[in-house]
This record gives sequence, C-alpha cells and structure tokens, in this order.
Amino acid sequence: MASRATFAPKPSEAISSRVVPFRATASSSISFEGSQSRAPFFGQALRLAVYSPKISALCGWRRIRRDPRTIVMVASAGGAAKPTVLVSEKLGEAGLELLREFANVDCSYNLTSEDLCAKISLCDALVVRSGTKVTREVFEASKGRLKVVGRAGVGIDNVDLQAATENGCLVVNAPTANTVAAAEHGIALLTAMARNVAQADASMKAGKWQRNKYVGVSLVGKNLAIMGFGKVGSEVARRAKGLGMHVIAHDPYAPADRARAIGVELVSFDEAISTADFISLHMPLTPSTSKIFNDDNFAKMKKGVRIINVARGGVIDEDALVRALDNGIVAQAALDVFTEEPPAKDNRLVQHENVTVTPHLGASTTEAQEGVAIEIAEAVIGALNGELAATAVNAPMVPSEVLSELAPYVLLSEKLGRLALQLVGGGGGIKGVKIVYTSARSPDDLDTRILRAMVTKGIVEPVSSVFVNLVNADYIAKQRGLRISEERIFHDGSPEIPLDFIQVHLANVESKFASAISDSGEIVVEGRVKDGIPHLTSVGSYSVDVSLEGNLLLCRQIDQPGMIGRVGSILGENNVNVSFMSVSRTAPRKQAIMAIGVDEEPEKDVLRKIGEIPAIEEFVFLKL
Ligand SMILES: NC(=O)c1ccc[n+]([C@@H]2O[C@H](COP(=O)([O-])OP(=O)(O)OC[C@H]3O[C@@H](n4cnc5c(N)ncnc54)[C@H](O)[C@@H]3O)[C@@H](O)[C@H]2O)c1
Ligand SMILES: O=C(O)[C@H](O)COP(=O)(O)O
Repeated sequence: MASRATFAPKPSEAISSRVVPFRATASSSISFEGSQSRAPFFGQALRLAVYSPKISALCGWRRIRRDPRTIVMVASAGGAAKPTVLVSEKLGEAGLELLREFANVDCSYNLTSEDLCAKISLCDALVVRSGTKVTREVFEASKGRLKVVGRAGVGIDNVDLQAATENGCLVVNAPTANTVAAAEHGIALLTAMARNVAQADASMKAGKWQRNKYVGVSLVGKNLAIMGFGKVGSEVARRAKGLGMHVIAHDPYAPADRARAIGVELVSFDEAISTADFISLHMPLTPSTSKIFNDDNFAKMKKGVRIINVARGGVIDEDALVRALDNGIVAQAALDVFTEEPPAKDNRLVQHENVTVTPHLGASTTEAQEGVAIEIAEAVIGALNGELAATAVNAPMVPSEVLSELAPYVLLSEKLGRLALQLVGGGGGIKGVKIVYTSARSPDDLDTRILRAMVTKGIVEPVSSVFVNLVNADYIAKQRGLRISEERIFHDGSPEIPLDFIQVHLANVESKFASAISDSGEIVVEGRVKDGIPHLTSVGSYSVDVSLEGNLLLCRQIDQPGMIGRVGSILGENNVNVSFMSVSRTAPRKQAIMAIGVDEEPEKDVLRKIGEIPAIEEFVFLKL
C-alpha cells in the first residue's frame, strides 16, 4: 500500500541473511508461449487423470463422487446452490437421474441457436449429442457461466473447441460407450448393402416380388479397407474378419502391432482405397479429413467399390460421390451420416437407388444410449465439482499420481502468483514471468503444467474479469502477451518430495515494495510446502517464514527492540487479529523484514499509522 524509501540491500548483506537451503547442481530451462506447449490428446489415445480431494477442498470445490478417476481444475459451479445443467438432446434416463441428483436439470430439446444463446447464461453445464451446434456465440452468450460442455458421444465436431478453451470451458465426451453400437451399425450397413436388404424391403412393401433385381454380392474373401483404425474401426475389423473378409486398414496414427494383433495390415491411403472391394470410414471429421473422399480419390478406387460411412458426412465430398455412383466407380454406398443433418429431402444421395441411408443411428441402441448417458453425466458432475474428467478433450491431462502429489503446490503456486502481482508498482505491466522449481526430481519426473497454470491464474485473475483454469491458462497468458518460462533447479535431496521450492520472478517491473526486488533486479517471491501448508520463504533477497493464509503485511524496518510490539499494538487497538509473525534480519540492528499475517484487512488509517513508525522504511499490505 505504501512505500517510503527506495532501498536495495547490498548483495553481501542480503545473502548473509538468507539460508540457502539447497545445493544447486544443475539447472534446465524451458520456455513456452501459449497453448503450443502441450497439445490436448485426441483420437484413441488413452486419457487418464485422477481426482484429488485435497485440491478440490483447497479450491473450495465440492466433491460428491466416491471414487472418480478424474483430475481437479475447472471451477466450482459456485456456492451452495445447485448448478443448472441444460440437456439439449435426448439423453438416456440413467444419466438424467444422475444429473438430477446433483443439479437442476433443464431438458429442452429442439432449441434454435437463438434459444440456446438466450438460455445458456443461466447454465453451468450443457449436455449435447451431435445435433446441437455449440458455437462461439454460445460460449460468448454464456458470459463465463458455462463451465462444461458434455458431448454424450464421441464426435466433438459440433463443438467449437477453440472458443470453449478461450472461454475456459471444459469439453468432455463419452468416447467408449457407443463404440460397439457404431461398429454393429457399420456391419449392418455393410451386409444390408451387399444384399440390397433395404431396397428389396421397399420393393416388397410396394407390392413387388423382384428376385432377379436384388441379386447381391458376397462378402467372404473380399477386401475391406477400414479408414481410421480407432475404436470403431478396429471393432468393425474384428467383425468383418468373422465374416471371412480380408481386412486392411489405413490410419496414420494407429500402432501397427495393434492392427497385427487382430490380423489387419496397415497400409497407405492410396493402397487402401485402390485395392478395396469395400471401404468403411471411421476417421474423425477434422480439417485434414474434410472431403478427403473426393473426385481425385474416387478415381483411384476399383470400379464397383462399395462404401460405408458411419463416421461423419463431411469426410465425403457428397457431390463427388453422386458422380462416382453415376459413373459406376462406386457401385453402392451405405450412409449413416451426412454433411448437413438432417439432409435436404431432395438430397441426391438419399434419393439414389444405389444408396442405403439411415438417419445417424450408429450410436442409437438402448444399451449405447444408457452407456453414454451415464458416462457423460459422471464426467459433467465431476467437472462441476472442480474435477477434470478423464475424457476432457480441450485440457492437458495430468496423471493421477502426479496430481495428488502436487495438490499442496497448486495452492502455493496461485498464492505466489498473487503475491508477485501485488508487489508490482508503476504502470508498466508484466511481460515476463519465470517460474523456478527446485527439486531433487529429474525434469522428466516433474510435470509442472498445473503449477504453471496456477501461477498464471494468480497473476491474471485479480486484475481481469476472466477466470483462469488448466483449460485456458496458456491461452490467456498468450493472449495477454505474458511470456511464461519455466526453469528447473536440481536439488541434491530426496526425490520423494516433488518440490522443495517454487519461485516466481517478474522481470522488468518496478515494485511498490523495493525489498521485493532481488539482486538480479527482478521481483522474486519464493515458497515451499511445509506439513501440507503453503509457506512464503523469501521475498526479494530476504528470508521470511510465514504460512500463506489470510492477508499479509510486509514491513522493512531498522532492527531494534519494541518493533513487533508497536506494530502489534496498532493492529490490536484496531481489532485486526494477527495470525502469525516472522522477523528476519540482515544483521543485528540492520535492516529486518517483518511478515505479519492478519485475518482482517486493516483500514487505510491503520496502515498509515504503521507507516509512520519512524523505524519502518517501507511496508506493503498483500491479500492472499
Ligand atoms: N454414426 C454414429 O452414430 C457414430 C457413432 C460413434 C462414432 N462415430 C464417429 O466415428 C468416428 C470414429 O469414432 P471412434 O470412436 O472410433 O474414434 P477414434 O478416435 O477411436 O478413432 C478415430 C481414428 O481415426 C484415425 N484418423 C485420424 N485422422 C485420420 C486420417 N486422416 N486417416 C485415417 N485415419 C485417421 C485416428 O488415428 C483414430 O485412430 C468418429 O468420427 C465418430 O464421431 C459415429
Ligand atoms: O460421434 C458419435 O458419438 C456419434 O455420431 C453419435 O452421435 P449421436 O449422439 O448424435 O447419436
């Protein structure tokens, strides 16, 4: 709050006063800017994370599940009031029941995008299937209240992930519960197409008996190319092998040994499409797969090839497919998905006599719908409880054991960020933040992403209207031009303890408390975890020892008798409760730093009286 003297301790004085508690034998440094540093996992990669009750409690999050395997970090739904969950598409009853136990559930189906935008600012979570477009406008209309979007299924191409991340909104999906249903539907379409089941059925219902017209083709011994060898693709492969087909697959990211294990050979894209009698599509819709089945690629296919699509309509250029059907390159197609859903009534593929269509039914079995509903309800509840579900698609995953170990350091990191920010004076703004971790662990054994996110939170949140979490921390830092670098100092101690010290350095800034500027000219605050509680261990070049709770008054004074009593009396007379006090000095009767923890925020007048004590050279009041 106030600063009376500019003072920088002489290096020798400062260092002599400071216990150097580690032997730095090696250091390494990494820098990152924004979210490039670690991309979220997509595809079939296993996403594992864990719940930590400790972090949840520290951050004021409520826990309701007993054994969730999820990690903490989103944000609480706020206060004791029940959160509100909007379910915008039909969800299995078991999932709805779980949600209702925890939240107010609003099931509003068939909302227009305007209706959705109007409702969303009253909702903490939104649960969708593939029919709801969760656009940037939706996130913006939520005005920060929307904490989680739950996609009750696999494909997240209907959710604007970038906008979700920018708005700190977690997106979770239910990636496993409908795999078998989709694979079974793929096989159903494959066999139905090969034997003209749908066409023959329609013909009979029209009163005809056309045995010669509907002669089919056999599957046994035919080449099936699976395009996208993930969860659904590999289940289709297993089943097709059971039908006696020869199965090959193309997937640039699939491990060859997993394919070999089920007797499938991974081949190039061109080899797959040019040798196949049947092609079954199972890749996600991404910018690189959009319209990947186009005129050029249809031209490479065997004449008379048959195509099944239970993935996403957008991977096929639908006009090109019509041309390929008309010119006989493609003999038949069976489609469950379309570029636009529902497709127009006169859509040429839907009307084509060689095309079998279903209205996006891949995941629509009773079993799969109950499964995804439970999977997504658990993920959404976990996220609203401040956990990050194992199926998060827009946040970096922190392994379970790492997270539970780092729990107390999460709070320490945020508090150090907050402290450092409050020590900044002048109007220059913060550009560079360096976080230094001192640890006996090798850098590979120390995952600091969550700590970095929390330092960012501590620095950004108090001075902005955004809230920062693991989902958006890197994005927010980048957006604000805040360059965050991390450095590891190896401490020759016990690797059992993940971290000995965390330091936050702010370069090229002035400080309202000159003593916070270290010998290197940066604001430096350092802390450690003692008995599970975050402690401040140094400010600038001064050692202190205070637990980071409540508020903090830092005073630099000339060491002399009676100082503690004088400051304590002023606080006591004004009903400000002191929770702890620590004094460290450079040498007897020289400069000392007094750190006083107070429960209440002292009035300005009280701070003024402290500042007027003649021996006090400067002081600052900090909110933790
Ligand atoms: N019709 C339905 O109702 C229904 C049901 C479930 C899933 N799906 C869709 O099926 C698709 C697959 O789902 P999943 O659960 O198997 O997902 P998945 O993530 O397990 O598998 C997708 C696979 O595609 C691969 N891939 C990515 N880019 C590729 C490319 N350019 N070429 C080839 N392969 C590529 C990935 O490496 C991954 O192995 C998704 O689009 C999903 O939305 C549809
Ligand atoms: O990606 C998926 O999970 C499927 O396409 C299912 O979509 P749905 O939930 O809209 O049936």
